[in-house]
Amino acid sequence: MIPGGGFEALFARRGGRRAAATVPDSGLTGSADIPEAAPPERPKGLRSRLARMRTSVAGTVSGLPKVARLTWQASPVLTIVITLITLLSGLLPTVTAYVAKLLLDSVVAAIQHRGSTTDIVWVAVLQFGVLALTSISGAVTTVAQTLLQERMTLTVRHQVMDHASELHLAYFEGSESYDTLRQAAQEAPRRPLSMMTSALLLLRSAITFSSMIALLVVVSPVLALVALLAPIPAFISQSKYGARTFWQTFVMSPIKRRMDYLSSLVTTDTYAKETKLFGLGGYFVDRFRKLGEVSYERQRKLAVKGSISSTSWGLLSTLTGSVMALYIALEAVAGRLTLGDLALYTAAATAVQSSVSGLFTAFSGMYENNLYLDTLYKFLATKPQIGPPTAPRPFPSTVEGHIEFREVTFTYPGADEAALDGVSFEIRPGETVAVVGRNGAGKSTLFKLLCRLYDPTGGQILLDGVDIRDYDPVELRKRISAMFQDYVTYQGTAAENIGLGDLNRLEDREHIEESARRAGTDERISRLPRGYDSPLGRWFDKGVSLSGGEWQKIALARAFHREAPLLILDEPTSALDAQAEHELFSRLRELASGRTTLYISHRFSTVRQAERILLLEKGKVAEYGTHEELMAAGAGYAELFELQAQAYLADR
Ligand SMILES: Nc1ncnc2c1ncn2[C@@H]1O[C@H](COP(=O)(O)OP(=O)(O)OP(=O)(O)O)[C@@H](O)[C@H]1O
Repeated sequence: MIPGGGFEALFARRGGRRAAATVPDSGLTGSADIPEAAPPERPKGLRSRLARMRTSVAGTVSGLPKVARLTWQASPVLTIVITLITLLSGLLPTVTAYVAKLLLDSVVAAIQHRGSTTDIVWVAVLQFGVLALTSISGAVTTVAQTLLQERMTLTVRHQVMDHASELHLAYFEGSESYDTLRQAAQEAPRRPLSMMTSALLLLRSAITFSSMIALLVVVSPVLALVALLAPIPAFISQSKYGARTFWQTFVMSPIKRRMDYLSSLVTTDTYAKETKLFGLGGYFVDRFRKLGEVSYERQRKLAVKGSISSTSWGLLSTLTGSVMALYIALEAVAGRLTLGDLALYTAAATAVQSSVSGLFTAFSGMYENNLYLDTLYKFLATKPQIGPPTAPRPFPSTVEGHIEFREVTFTYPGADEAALDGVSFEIRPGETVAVVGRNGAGKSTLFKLLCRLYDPTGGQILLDGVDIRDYDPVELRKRISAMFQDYVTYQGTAAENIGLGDLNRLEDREHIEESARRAGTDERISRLPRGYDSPLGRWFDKGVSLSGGEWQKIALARAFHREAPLLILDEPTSALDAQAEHELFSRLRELASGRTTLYISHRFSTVRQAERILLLEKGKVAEYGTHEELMAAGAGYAELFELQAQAYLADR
């Protein structure tokens, strides 16, 4: 039993610990020394212990109905089978012990000529039946659990993926939700069954325990009392160290995460180049070793202390048991108890002790699983913040592409400063606008708001005169072709990488090839071993590794594959060579024809080709106009333009 104050309290404690200096401030340079983990001091009186136990039992048990529902959803048949088998296997140890007593009594009766050998045969047959049932129920439980595990993992993973695909972007970008999401995706799928297994173990142990005690009461109430009291010392010690181990797992988890991170820095291909170049391998390995040693030392101390304590208390239980066995043996000699009773007590003492231990293991298992499940339910209960309005406005058959930002202000959740501050500008249908500005000026944020990945904290964004929040965001996004700075490199074929830009045309090879031509990557793809059907990326056998620029062209082709009235490109040529960039921008007029196009670029040679240029400075619109207008104004844009031009011309 965990003598704690419920899992919220544990989380609160954990949070408190993390803030303290128990964890190195930095995973890469901080101290690797972790102060001893010990649960906070709490009143030790019986009443407060009981109160704490009640809270933790209530917290743990409250998680059960949800898990039962989940198990039922995964497979009603398997749920019924596993519950019935558990009930049966809870009773079997008691029946086995009773049959052993019957057998012994019938043997003694036959020796003393009070019974017949036929009775012995019948009891032996009965014993065979019980033992056979025990092994069959064990086998059925194993199969049912394996199948249920598969089904439940699928059910939970499906729910997590389904929910994650609906959630707003801010959820993925927040550091707090990151942990929840990671746990929900990685840990939670196997937790419901663990919880259910623990609950069933609890039920089975409780049945064995109470039926054994009931049986002993019938034979001898004193025996029942002794069997009940004997395991208590071992139980107390187990609960004390069980709680400590559990507590330590939580305190150590940030350290374990750091160790995982250090290990990944050395073993992951993406980091390998830099780790080798800077000669960091030895340093990371050494830090990993130091953290590992501290972590091991803590675990070792706890394991040894826990083992010494539980063994000593356990010996006390064994001693009590042995004294009682002696007493019973003497009672049997005196003829007040039968030999069968003696056998029954011996079996009962073992069964009661192991069922008490089973109760403990089951409860602490449930307690721990409940913490993880709590995270899962918290994740599943998160409501998407960006969704369709109650009555979404239908899109007209043609979207003109008139965009207007009206006093748009936006601050990222948890940020102090606004990323966009009172931004107002207008883009005429079909116009091409380049967005420029220093790093962090708010350019990408502007695009994210236009795609409704975030909603403005103030002001309005209008598309053809309608606030984009009046539309269903899914429908809005169908009208936007976009490529972000951190585009995805899908581990799929070249055709799939492009086709994913428009699911309706996933297999439209003609259009895919046309999009590749527009992005200037068709020639490269045709040179691949299997052309458009060549797998890209290293996850595949015989997958082709592309260069950064080649990947960017594929991502561009994906954006072009969607024939949408709005085209948004965030630094579309950052990885392209000068010629490829020039070719793309000379085609952009044609590509952008009939669409409203916005692109971000830091290269002014490409920026000047836009019809109008929007200069952002610290989240505000600093300048907006044609290249000629902004150059004539001689302000921020002109300065940046001159700066770049001079850099190119300086050495001529
Ligand atoms: N997910 C986020 N959460 C919190 N703040 C963010 C987030 N993304 C960006 N910011 C902050 O918002 C500001 C604007 O970022 P944004 O990415 O829009 O700049 P940018 O103009 O596109 O810069 P760059 O040219 O470097 O790509 C920056 O100060 C950045 O730190």
